[in-house]
Amino acid sequence: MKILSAVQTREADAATLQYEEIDSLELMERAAKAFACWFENKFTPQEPVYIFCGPGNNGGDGLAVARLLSQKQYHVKVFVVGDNQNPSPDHKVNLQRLPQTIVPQTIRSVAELPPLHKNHCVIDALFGTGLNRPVTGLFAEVIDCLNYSGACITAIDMPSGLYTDSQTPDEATIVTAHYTVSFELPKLAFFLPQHEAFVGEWHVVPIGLNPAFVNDAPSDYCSVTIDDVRKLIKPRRKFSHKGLYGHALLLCGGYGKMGAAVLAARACLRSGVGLLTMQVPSSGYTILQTAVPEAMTLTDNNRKHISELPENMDNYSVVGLGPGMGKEKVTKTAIGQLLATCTLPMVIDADAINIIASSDKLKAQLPKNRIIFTPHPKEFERLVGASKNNYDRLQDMKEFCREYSCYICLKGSHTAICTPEGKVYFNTTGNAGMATGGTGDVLTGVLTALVAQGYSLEEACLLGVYLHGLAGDLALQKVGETGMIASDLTDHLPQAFMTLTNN
Ligand SMILES: NC(=O)C1=CN([C@@H]2O[C@H](COP(=O)(O)OP(=O)(O)OC[C@H]3O[C@@H](n4cnc5c(N)ncnc54)[C@H](O)[C@@H]3O)[C@@H](O)[C@H]2O)[C@@H](O)CC1
Ligand SMILES: Nc1ncnc2c1ncn2[C@@H]1O[C@H](COP(=O)(O)OP(=O)(O)O)[C@@H](O)[C@H]1O
Ligand SMILES: [K+]
Repeated sequence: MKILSAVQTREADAATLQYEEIDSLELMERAAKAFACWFENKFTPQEPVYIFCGPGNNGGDGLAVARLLSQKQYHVKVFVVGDNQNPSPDHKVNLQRLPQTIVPQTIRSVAELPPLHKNHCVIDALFGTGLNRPVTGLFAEVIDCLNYSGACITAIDMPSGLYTDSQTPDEATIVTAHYTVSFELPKLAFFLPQHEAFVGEWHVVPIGLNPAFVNDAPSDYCSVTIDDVRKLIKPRRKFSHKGLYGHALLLCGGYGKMGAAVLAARACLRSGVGLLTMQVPSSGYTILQTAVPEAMTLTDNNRKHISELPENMDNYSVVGLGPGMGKEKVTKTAIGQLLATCTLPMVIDADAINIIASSDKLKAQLPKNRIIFTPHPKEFERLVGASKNNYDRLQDMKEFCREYSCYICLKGSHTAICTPEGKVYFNTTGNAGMATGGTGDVLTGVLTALVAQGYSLEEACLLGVYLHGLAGDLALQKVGETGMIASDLTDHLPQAFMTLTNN
């Protein structure tokens, strides 16, 4: 699903009006209906609903929602904040359309606010995508009161005060919504970790924006939906054999961290790879052979650390490396040799990232169009450098991927996948139960298996990250968040694949 900027959203509105030959009021009515429909499914008409409206079309939406909800027996109170001398035309019309039972109250100072407490249901319709400066003054005071009240806040389109697609200035006041119901497409701000407290749980409701316009609108940002990844799945052929599904090589594990190799290996096998060979330090031999009998195990001459590459690298279709590897000098030398000589695609994680990040010489050796990096934010910072904020981090990621012609999966709540062309896809599966040691090792195994099976690097990133999060979501239903461990993800990978293939 494409992510458009605030400016593009306005253009999409205009294109829709023109194409469908409707006026803006009708589009606002659609938006209000879509919101009200979501709201009715979420909240019953028992508690009064307090709707706070701003001067623009977001406020107009709030007024139209007030009318629609009152028709559904909700007890609605409307507050128009500010002097409202310059309301948008559609705001004005919807103010006039309020039924007589709703008398809007103008709020010119916080002293005029109604008492609010935590059982109240608040709809935030102060500002949406039209916000063009930080919220200060009366609006900021009102927002502070709403936030402080503890009432359950649902924001229309955007939590008021939050910029849609750029860094919100520090001095701004922002609504801390429990829910944000956005129109047609998610906003870039929803995917960034620092906005969790403002956006809350977000949902997107369709309002029928012109699909051709949305399709053609240039944007570097997308969110990944189940339909996007479903169509990537390659069915297995009846007369197939293991030789058709690739031979993966995993260079993982170190003394005291052999578990990382086990986690990556099991996940790789559960993701459909034809054959798997592990190269581990010799002290890991028995561990691997016992814990993962399906994998072949080669031992490094070094007892504790990976220090060399296996012979006949041509036997393999992909190399996955990093989990549990450590940062020993011998390992760095082996990675240097790998980058200099190996012609295979590579999935590079954990300490392998740290090793490469620490050496300009290794960075200069990175082969083009053959690497997926899977850093968490700290590893990302080591590899790419520190960024001023999370918007700049997206730009820095795009530049790095362009410069090195590589893919990055920047791991997090919404893992961001960046391509060498500078396109960024945000994943939509996964949960906080996955914030536990070893889940990244599982991802390395999944991605390595998919590349082995002939998925392009881009397909592997999109599909693998989605499946990994989906396995986490399926595990959540069985074990909950707190008790989840990395192996639970691997246990649920088969079900995750089945969810995508419907069998
Ligand atoms: N395609 C869509 O997404 C649609 C969006 N609609 C709604 O329209 C909204 C956008 O409406 P508008 O463009 O009128 O913008 P907003 O209603 O978000 O705000 C614009 C108004 O607020 C003022 N303003 C901006 N920043 C301010 C600040 N910091 N302090 C005080 N005043 C400030 C502006 O001068 C203007 O009067 C969307 O968020 C959505 O709710 C729907 O009505 C129709 C379809
Ligand atoms: N709050 C969260 N919501 C969704 N996914 C998460 C969350 N926290 C972590 N994850 C996922 O879990 C994995 C953690 O990887 P990583 O930090 O490398 O862990 P480790 O190195 O211990 O294996 C990543 O794929 C990340 O996207
Ligand atoms: K809002």
